[in-house]
Amino acid sequence: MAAIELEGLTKDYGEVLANADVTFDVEHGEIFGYLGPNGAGKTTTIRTLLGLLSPTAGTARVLGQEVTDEGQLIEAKRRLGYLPDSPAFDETATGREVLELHASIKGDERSEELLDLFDPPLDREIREYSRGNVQKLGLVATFMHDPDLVILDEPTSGLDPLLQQRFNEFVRAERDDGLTVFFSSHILSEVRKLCDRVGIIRDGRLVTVEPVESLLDRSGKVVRLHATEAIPRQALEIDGVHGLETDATGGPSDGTEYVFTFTGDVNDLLERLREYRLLDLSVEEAPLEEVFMRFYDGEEAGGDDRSDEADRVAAGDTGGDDGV
Ligand SMILES: Nc1ncnc2c1ncn2[C@@H]1O[C@H](COP(=O)(O)OP(=O)(O)OP(=O)(O)O)[C@@H](O)[C@H]1O
Repeated sequence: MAAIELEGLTKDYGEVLANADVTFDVEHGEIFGYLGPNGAGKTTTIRTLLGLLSPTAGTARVLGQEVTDEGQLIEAKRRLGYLPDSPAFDETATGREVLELHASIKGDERSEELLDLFDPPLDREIREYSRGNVQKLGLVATFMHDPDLVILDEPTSGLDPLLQQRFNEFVRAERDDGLTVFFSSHILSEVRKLCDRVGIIRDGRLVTVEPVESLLDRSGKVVRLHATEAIPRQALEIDGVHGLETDATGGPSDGTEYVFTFTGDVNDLLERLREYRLLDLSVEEAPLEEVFMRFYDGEEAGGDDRSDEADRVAAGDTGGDDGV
């Protein structure tokens, strides 16, 4: 039994199909990132997992409990921590009073160590709290009853870099002790540092679920070529060339620079380029942003063939926007 099990989850708002047949599992003891552009359907899934929305079709189980069954949902929530995107605490209460209320509902096994770590100003009223302080208090409230699973919506927004790092270290250590973490994020460096696997959702549909490492492998390499002469377009008509940009860097002696993402066999590329005089050639790991943008734009999901664009750009129509 996985910690979270979604099967055919569908939420139809009438005009918008916010979740369409979403199926995936989050395993015990993993950190799972749920990513997608604005309006993709992330919050809809999260609110369904918390029993705040009823699915139109499909099922959602949290820690083995059906979220549409009230008794089972209560059972699941005892072992669950949830940090919403903007925690809504009573504005007139102090931080200490907020935590006392949470303790009376869920229990308190860990607030002391969490307060040492995140240190929100407990004696101030929430209305005086900054965004970052609300987030710090929210983290203490989320973890204080020592949950088995946490669902976090943009957990580090508002935290300064030091606290973000402290949060990352804390979450990784908890994962190593068996905690399951499901979080949504737009911060790709955080996703890269923290997640074991990611699920990417677009227009309500899940487009991939896979380990971060395999996403990075597929993201290919960024190739920069600097040639003394223009390279004919046929030479760069190779499987795996994406988003080719050319830049004539000045007079004839300055040559032309070519930049593209390459997901093919580097040996094939080098073979093609053997007959051209290159001033410079560099091959670097592609930034994670690039592969996410391909999913967000639908290229990966639709299996778009980029060779048309390679033709167009290599023919001299650089257009300015590579769309990748
Ligand atoms: N109560 C509602 N009634 C109608 N449409 C809704 C409702 N709630 C959400 N939607 C629509 O469902 C889609 C998915 O919204 P959702 O909030 O789940 O996306 P999201 O991925 O969390 O976005 P963001 O990153 O911007 O928070 C959007 O098109 C949104 O406008």
